[in-house]
Amino acid sequence: MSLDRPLLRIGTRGSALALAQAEMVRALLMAAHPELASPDAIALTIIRTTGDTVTDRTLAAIGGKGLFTKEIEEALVDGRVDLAVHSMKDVATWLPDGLVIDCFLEREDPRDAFFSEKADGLMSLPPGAVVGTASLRRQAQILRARPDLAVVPFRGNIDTRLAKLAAGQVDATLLAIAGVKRLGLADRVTQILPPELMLPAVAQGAIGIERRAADARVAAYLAPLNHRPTATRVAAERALLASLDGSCKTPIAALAELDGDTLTLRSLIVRPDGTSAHADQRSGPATDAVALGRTAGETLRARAGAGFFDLPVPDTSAR
Ligand SMILES: NCc1[nH]cc(CCC(=O)O)c1CC(=O)O
Repeated sequence: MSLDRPLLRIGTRGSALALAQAEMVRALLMAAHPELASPDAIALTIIRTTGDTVTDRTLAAIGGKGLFTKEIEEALVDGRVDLAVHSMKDVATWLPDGLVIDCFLEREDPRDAFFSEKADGLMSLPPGAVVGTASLRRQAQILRARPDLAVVPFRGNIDTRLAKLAAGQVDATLLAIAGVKRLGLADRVTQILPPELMLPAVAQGAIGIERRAADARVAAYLAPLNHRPTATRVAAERALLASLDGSCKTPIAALAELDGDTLTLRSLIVRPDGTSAHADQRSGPATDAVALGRTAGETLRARAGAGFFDLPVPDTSAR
């Protein structure tokens, strides 16, 4: 049977990683719902975002958060697509009115990975080596551990960055292991960085599905896909982000982990040059995920003091 038009339209960026993630969601929806199992029931609509278009400037120079999601969210609000698949790391702190994300796929490994042909790990790079990254969070933590290294701007999709590394433009780079795995490139990883050395970005490795809040039909399709432990961990980390956002232009890192019903949240704010940092770790019941994140944010803010946040910071949008 062939359908006149698709039952669901998924909005996605056109990068290899975004398409792989959208295909994952399509496959899960087809498996969960017999009426979606025909090949033309779910359409992918590729949407170009500002973050994809502008590659020659830092993300902050273009104008802040949500650069990889804005145009897709506009398509959702306008009804041109029914759901949007996002790397939660790229989703702005506050969603536009009328949209929600309440469906999360099981989280991939949230850690960052180190890539280099010059050393077998970040700590063994030769003095003065050049590390490419556009992420202030990574820059700050690299310089905290290795103040002798040089960090230079480095943009592009995962494959572009690995090609630039292979061509010798930099001595090393860092990428989220989740994206690398989803592209089948895990064998290229030199070292997985432990969270003690490199705390990940908020929600790194988690995929969230955004929809119109009032769309009960789409909500029903998505309900069986939600992975609750991931939702809990992302809720804690994003509550921390919400509690610090606005005041905090410095890089933020966080990782929530579940042990049974106990949620432990590690969080960190660091000056971009790595010279000062404030860390927090706290645990509580998983049911209090949002409160845990908010309290962690308030604690970090109080510990850092006003001066910490007043410093001008070039770029926080690449997490
Ligand atoms: N900022 C781009 C981005 N958004 C999500 C991922 C990785 C996949 C994920 O976190 O789920 C990446 C690439 C990277 O930081 O290496």
